[in-house]
Amino acid sequence: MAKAILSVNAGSSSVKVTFYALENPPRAIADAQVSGITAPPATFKYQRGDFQQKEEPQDNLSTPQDAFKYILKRCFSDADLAQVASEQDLAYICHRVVHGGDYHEAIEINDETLHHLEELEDLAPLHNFSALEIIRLCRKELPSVASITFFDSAFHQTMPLHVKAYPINQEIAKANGLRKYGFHGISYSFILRSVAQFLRKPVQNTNLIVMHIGSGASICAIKEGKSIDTSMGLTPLAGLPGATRSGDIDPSLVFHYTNQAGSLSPASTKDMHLSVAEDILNKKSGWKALTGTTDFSQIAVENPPSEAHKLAFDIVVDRILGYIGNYYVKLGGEVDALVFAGGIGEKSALLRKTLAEKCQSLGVSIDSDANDKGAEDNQTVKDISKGSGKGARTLICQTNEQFEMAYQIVRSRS
Ligand SMILES: Nc1ncnc2c1ncn2[C@@H]1O[C@H](COP(=O)(O)OP(=O)(O)O)[C@@H](O)[C@H]1O
Ligand SMILES: CC(=O)OP(=O)(O)O
Ligand SMILES: [Mg+2]
Repeated sequence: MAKAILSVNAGSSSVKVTFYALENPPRAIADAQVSGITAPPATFKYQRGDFQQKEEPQDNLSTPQDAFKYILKRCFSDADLAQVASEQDLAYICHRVVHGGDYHEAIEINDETLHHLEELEDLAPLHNFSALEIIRLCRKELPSVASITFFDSAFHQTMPLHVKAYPINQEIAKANGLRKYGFHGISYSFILRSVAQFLRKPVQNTNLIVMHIGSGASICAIKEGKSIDTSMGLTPLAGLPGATRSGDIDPSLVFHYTNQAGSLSPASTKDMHLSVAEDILNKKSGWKALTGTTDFSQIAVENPPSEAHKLAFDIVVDRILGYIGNYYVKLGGEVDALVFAGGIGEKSALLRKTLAEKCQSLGVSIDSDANDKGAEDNQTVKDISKGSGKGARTLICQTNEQFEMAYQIVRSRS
């Protein structure tokens, strides 16, 4: 009997997978990722128990499909990964799909659902393309394994209509699906459950402001266990700046940036229709455009190497702060915890310290030793608040989107 789940998190520049033994809760048995697909050379990282490997593959891995095929080849041929040696050992493949349109829950891929997802691709050309390429590949190469897709947008279905709706012509909005969807929901779902457990509160009584700050960054207001607002919108471009994304700008800026804005970008393909404006705001903006680096650890430093680095840091802090204030008010000041997650939220003590200092008026105060140390490798939630007084706790939560998908599968079977 097949015993493993393969969880796939495909991004525009990386493909990350984890294999889990089909147990309750799922147990990770191996992790593999290819990063740098769009900025060669690509790197391959592999971890199985204590064994770790990192190398630059000889193969030319320039698409998510190439990367995924390479990962499978490497994992299936690892003699010490006996649980997953072939297709027969896999029970399910979970795929993170960023934009799920009106889908409210995970779905199994068949001809009809795949077709529907392909129609959504136009709404999210940058974000769904890699995942769909891998789903198509799995159907071809691993046809006996069920592919289940999990949507980043599904968590935010609970946002009220006046939060979801944009103030534009509603007939056009409805016909074209133009509304706020919100993303990073697989991560928010993991964080909500983990933090509620940590606080010993039922999920449905838990109120949080959660920041998922990575190379894509968003923030979410959770009231009584439900998303009531989030910073990303129709696409993941809205809201906070990211490594290469502008985040919110005046929409008119597009028309003044270049007169080519509306035409097809050279990066556009037969399957991925991308305009010059989308390409610039998604891939040529953010802190990369300000400083030249996508690596936020070079920006979040006590003595920034240039004025541009300082500006990038200050902009990120300012935009996050704006949402914290907004969501604190929307939650009526009833906030159980302010939660830092995502690669940057989990690792940058300076970002946490700076934000906490600016949130003192909300009663936020952090312990500098606990903050500097950060979370241990196997510590899902760490409290970095000062004292044990009343008011919002400040927590770090090491989020895990691959685990969340495998967990949902196991839970739905039990
Ligand atoms: N110590 C650190 N301080 C600040 N940023 C960091 C640190 N370590 C990693 N990062 C940043 O985390 C980001 C990646 O976060 P992650 O959530 O993995 O992103 P994504 O899933 O969107 O690719 C990168 O911008 C990286 O530079
Ligand atoms: C939705 C999104 O921006 O995802 P990521 O942070 O993985 O790029
Ligand atoms: Mg991510």
